[in-house]
Amino acid sequence: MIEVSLFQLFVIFIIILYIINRPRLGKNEPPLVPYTIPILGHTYDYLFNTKTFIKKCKEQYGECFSIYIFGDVVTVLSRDSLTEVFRNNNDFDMESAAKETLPLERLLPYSGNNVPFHVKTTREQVSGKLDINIDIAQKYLLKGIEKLIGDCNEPKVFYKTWNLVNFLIALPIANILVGEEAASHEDLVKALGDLAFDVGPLIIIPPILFFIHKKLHEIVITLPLKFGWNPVSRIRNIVMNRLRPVVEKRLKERKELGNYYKPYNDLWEYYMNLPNFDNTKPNNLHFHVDNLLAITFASISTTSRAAVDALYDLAGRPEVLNELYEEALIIDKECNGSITVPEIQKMVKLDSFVKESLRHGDTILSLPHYMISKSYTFSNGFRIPEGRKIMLYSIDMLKAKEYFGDDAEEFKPFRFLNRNSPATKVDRSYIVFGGGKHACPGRFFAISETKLFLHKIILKYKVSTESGKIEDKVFVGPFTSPSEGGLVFENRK
Ligand code: HEM
Repeated sequence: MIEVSLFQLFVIFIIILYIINRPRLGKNEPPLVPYTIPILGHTYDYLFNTKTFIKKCKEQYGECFSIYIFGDVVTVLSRDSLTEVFRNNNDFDMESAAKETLPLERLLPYSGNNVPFHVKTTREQVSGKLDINIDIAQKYLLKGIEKLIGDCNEPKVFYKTWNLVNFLIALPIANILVGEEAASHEDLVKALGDLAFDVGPLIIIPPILFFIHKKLHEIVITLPLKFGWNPVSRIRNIVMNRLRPVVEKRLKERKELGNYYKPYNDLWEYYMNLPNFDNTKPNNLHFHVDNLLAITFASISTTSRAAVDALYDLAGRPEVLNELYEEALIIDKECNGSITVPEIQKMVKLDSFVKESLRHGDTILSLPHYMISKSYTFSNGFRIPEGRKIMLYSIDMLKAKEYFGDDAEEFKPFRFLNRNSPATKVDRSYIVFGGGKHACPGRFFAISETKLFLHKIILKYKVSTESGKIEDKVFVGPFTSPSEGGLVFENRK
């Protein structure tokens, strides 16, 4: 009888894996960057040397090339071919690629992730009601800043400032989403603010199991859910507890006041008006709360990231801070400290600064999509087959000399001043909000809140980096995270 050792079994397994996963390229495909280690391919360089590796690939192979990572061929697109992804949304699908690493519909099982619904509510209720929402944002940003940063007669140093800024940004958003009564509870605001931080780490877990099978990673990261552990459960419970009495109160008011009922101005009121809102039905409240959590996920950490990056960018550049302080003072005087949408539009230097800060977000590869048509041929002649994953070489586009000039690599705070190029304007090169039909519908609110936040901070404090230098972002594979260095706040007066 032949005995087979564990080692032999392992070797057989590796050989099978090699044969199954061996990249097979069709005709006219973008070039596959050669690699030396079978199975592993470019995975190591992709994880630990992303910036230099991808840059070199582009220099050698052009704007459209493929790499072999986690047992799969992934096509990296830049410049013109990148733009084609936004223009051809019937051929490229982001949702299917995003849920491989962040299965939101499993984390929010009561509602799934109904993107068209969130796009509509963001357009109509968040960005579409900017006047009302900016009023709310102003009130709660001031409260939050007073409470969390407060009096800095003696300079105060904050570390890992993203957490602080995230709570400050979450406070107005919570008020806009669930109204003042529910958002007066700190545990609810904190829970909404925590959501992306609690589930976000799933995105950066390297999908090692992709080497064996694509589905395996999703099965393993969602395994705890099957045993009842869901990072969202804690958050959902807090939100449900705070919203239940609000629902009862509003339903009672509606009954008693009839036509005299004055609707609240929050997204929850909108949900309560939907024909499918019926809190007497089992899990109906869960359904609407999961919808609320989906929009929370899209809105808070993204906006706080923009705000904290801009704050670090500002703190490292005292001369820019002074110039923005002058602009802020003039606007503040004109409106007596009560900012409305027209004043936010007048903050043109700040707008350019925020846009430049977003341009320097430095994410290397972003927005993975699957190509879902039979095949797709780019204008440059390269063809990719159905099921091919693509990634956008975003840092390359955002630092392209063709679009941003010879000094594209530099941080020029007032680069966009007098150029009719506000921070919300999506075009072929400024892709921080994506592009085409799916471009972020929340950007009008996000930019306004970020500007308002910075405006209030600039008026109140001198902010500097503890190191006295411009702080660099932290690279995590193809992603970045804000610096964790100390930020010093000191009262202006
Ligand atoms: C600075 C803050 C933000 C950034 C950088 C950002 C970025 C993005 C990006 C890159 C996309 C994908 C676009 C594409 O597929 O082409 C997106 C989509 C989306 N964002 Fe934002 N976002 C921000 C704030 C917000 C806010 C505040 C909301 C809601 C209140 C929001 C709601 C959405 C929704 C609903 C989508 C899905 C759009 C679709 O698939 O059609 N975002 N965002």
